[in-house]
Amino acid sequence: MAKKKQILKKPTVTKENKKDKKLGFLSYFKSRQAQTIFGFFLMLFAFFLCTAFISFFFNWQEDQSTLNYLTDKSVKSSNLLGKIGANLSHFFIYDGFGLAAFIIVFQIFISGFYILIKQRFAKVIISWNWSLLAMLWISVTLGFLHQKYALLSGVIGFEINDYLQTFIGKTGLAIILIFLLLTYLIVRYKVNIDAFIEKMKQKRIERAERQLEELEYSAMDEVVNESLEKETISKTEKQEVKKVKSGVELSLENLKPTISKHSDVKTAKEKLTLLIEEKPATEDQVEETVEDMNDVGIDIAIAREEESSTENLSDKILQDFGEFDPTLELSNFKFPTFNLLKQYNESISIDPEELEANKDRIVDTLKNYKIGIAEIKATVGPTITLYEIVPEAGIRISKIKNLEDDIALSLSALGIRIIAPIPGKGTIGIEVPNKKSTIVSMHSVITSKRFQESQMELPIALGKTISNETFVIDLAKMPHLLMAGATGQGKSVGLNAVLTSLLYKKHPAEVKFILVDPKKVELTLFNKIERHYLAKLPDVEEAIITDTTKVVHTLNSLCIEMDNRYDLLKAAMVRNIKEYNVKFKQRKLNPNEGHQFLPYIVLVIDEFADLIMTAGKEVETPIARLAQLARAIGIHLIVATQRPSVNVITGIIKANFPARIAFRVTSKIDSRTILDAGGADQLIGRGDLLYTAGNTLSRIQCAFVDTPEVEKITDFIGSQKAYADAYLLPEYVDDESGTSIDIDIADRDKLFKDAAEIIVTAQQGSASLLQRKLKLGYNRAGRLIDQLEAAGIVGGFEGSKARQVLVPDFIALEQLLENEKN
Ligand SMILES: Nc1ncnc2c1ncn2[C@@H]1O[C@H](COP(=O)(O)OP(=O)(O)OP(=O)(O)O)[C@@H](O)[C@H]1O
Repeated sequence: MAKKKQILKKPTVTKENKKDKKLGFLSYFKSRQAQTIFGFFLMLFAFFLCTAFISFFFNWQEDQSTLNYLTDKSVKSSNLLGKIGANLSHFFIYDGFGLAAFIIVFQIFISGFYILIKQRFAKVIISWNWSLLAMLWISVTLGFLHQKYALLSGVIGFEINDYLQTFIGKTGLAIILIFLLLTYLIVRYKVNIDAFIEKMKQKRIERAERQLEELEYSAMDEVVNESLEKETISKTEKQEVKKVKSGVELSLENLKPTISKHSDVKTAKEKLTLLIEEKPATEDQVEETVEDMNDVGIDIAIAREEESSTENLSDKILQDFGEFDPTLELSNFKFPTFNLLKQYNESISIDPEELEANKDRIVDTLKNYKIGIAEIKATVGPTITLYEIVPEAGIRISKIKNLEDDIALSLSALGIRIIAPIPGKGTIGIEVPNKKSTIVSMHSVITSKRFQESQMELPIALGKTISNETFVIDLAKMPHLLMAGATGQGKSVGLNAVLTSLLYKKHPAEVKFILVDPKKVELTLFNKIERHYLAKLPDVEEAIITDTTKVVHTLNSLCIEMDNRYDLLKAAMVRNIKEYNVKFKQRKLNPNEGHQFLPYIVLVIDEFADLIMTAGKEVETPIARLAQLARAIGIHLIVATQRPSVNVITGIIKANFPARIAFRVTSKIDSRTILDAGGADQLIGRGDLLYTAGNTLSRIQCAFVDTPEVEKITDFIGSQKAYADAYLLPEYVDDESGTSIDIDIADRDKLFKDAAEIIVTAQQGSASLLQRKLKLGYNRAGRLIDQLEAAGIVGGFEGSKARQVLVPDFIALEQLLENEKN
């Protein structure tokens, strides 16, 4: 894991180093020392300006005449900071923003301070932006309020004010100014109207509490007063009754005060409950408890809602800086224009005679085999015409299918394909090539609405269908593409069409290509866009790979990249690259933790057979691994081959490449290998292809893009500003090169010396030579070669080439072996 991380980090380090070197002397200005000096300078300059401004307000009238004599020594200025002070103040206050110009002073001071305390540069910029807005508002408002004192608003405030008043009048301007002020406060200081409402409610509750307390006391007072009053009354009554009837004295005495007391408390209680019940109706978060009326005090418990903060760090960054834009570094990048692509005459010419003749022949041929036709319909495409036949009732479809070759013979046309039945239609299709085929230009498919409006991740405009509709597929969904076709049938043009489609739709930040071209000529044009669109291993000169060893390294490096990306996805808790990038754009992933925007990587191998022949398993294993696992993390493979035989397209590769394109191949077997069905052997070539993504076969005429067109496109892109380097893949350390070095002399094979002599004599370091001469198995010969490498007799592994022999002759070999013994 640690090793992986190191590998992941390496490219960034090299990038930065390179940048630093380029910057050269500029790097001093990045140093802390320079920053400190600059910070102090700004703060003192602010002080200078402040003094000049204040002085200007007292002397501006006198100094006005001296402004034009800046260099004249004889003219003196009354400003405390001389003529420079007077001129600067005149510029900022009189010609500029008036009183609001003091904000500039404050801003310069703050900027200096921010630089001193190492605040982020973005923060400085943001505060300048806000201040400029505030300055404009203040100067316009001062201009509005004090039109006579133009000095307060400056020329800018005065003029804007004057201009706006003629349009919207005084009242309109006043409303606008108030609105702008409110907007500024709400956005800048995040004035929250909810908090304000909350405060108001709080105040109301407190007031109610106070009222309640007062009421309680007054109620109690009433009770006490009334009872006292009544007690006095009862006393007098008692005395009166005493005077009249001494017998009932006691009972009267006991009853009266009790009754009066009881009823009084009840009224007081009623009053209280009424108030308390009213409150929750207006304030539902407030919970109140009323204590027993026997206790004098009342306790009101208020449960307030907890304050919550919905703003987390990522939301804040998002608010301050907006969504992350991966295209920002090349924000001026222009996509290739349509006029770089050639236009052809693409109107399909329908020859009614040809159609009629073909129809007649089909009907006659089928009649010969006793197949009756109920209906026949023709659809004319760019290269072929599809005749849809509805056979008469009772005819078995397999019968027609079996007669495919006979029908083709009778129609005497190359490239007849019979589709029996057409999936989902219940008719039988016979595809017959047109005598005159129409070229489908890249221009027509790229400009088509279907392609332009497609929302696919990696859209590819492959060509046109039989019904002349543009055929657009998504590479991201495939997720890998296998392409086969005999030589000269349009494979390279097909690959170029795929690459061109992506160049027209995807920004350099969104997709990177790894191009493997063992033929060395087909993809060289793409070298020009290396720093825009290509990915490569660090420390490799050419991004386009032509050498087998480098292919092996690149594939293994891509596997490391895949593992790294999976780690990133895991850390981000997302399932695929799309979700990851969305999360990254929303600034929910911290770049300091290794997260970065992940571009799609498309690996294109132009001649796969060649690679498999020379490197075999070394290529097959990483390809199979990538094909199995890479879909979720945005690595897609396009593998093209001339020889679609089973030893090239092995079972494991086939199983992981569900999308296949077959150009014309030479045999039915090849067609079966690539498509799991016949048909590719009956195509007519020149870009005529069959595409399958696992279920149905579609016949497409591939879009034609010529080398000069590709050149123009790559020139167009290549001439624009590019990244500092190609997209760097993680470094791959070849395990094999290290193992043999440690082989002990004592553990050497008995035939070591013989082998060394053979190799030195032949000056050719190959295991097969040893196999032949010493009659050894491959494994033992391989071990011997490793031991020879450890002894310094042959050089390192060089892919398909024989190893270099480092010892020139027998004498040197004897010497070397002697030295070893000592
Ligand atoms: N889509 C197309 N429309 C019209 N003509 C085409 C188309 N594709 C290919 N051709 C013609 O076929 C020729 C050979 O095409 P291409 O170079 O792509 O073949 P290839 O299969 O890559 O051959 P090789 O494997 O030898 O490189 C082109 O020069 C062109 O004239």
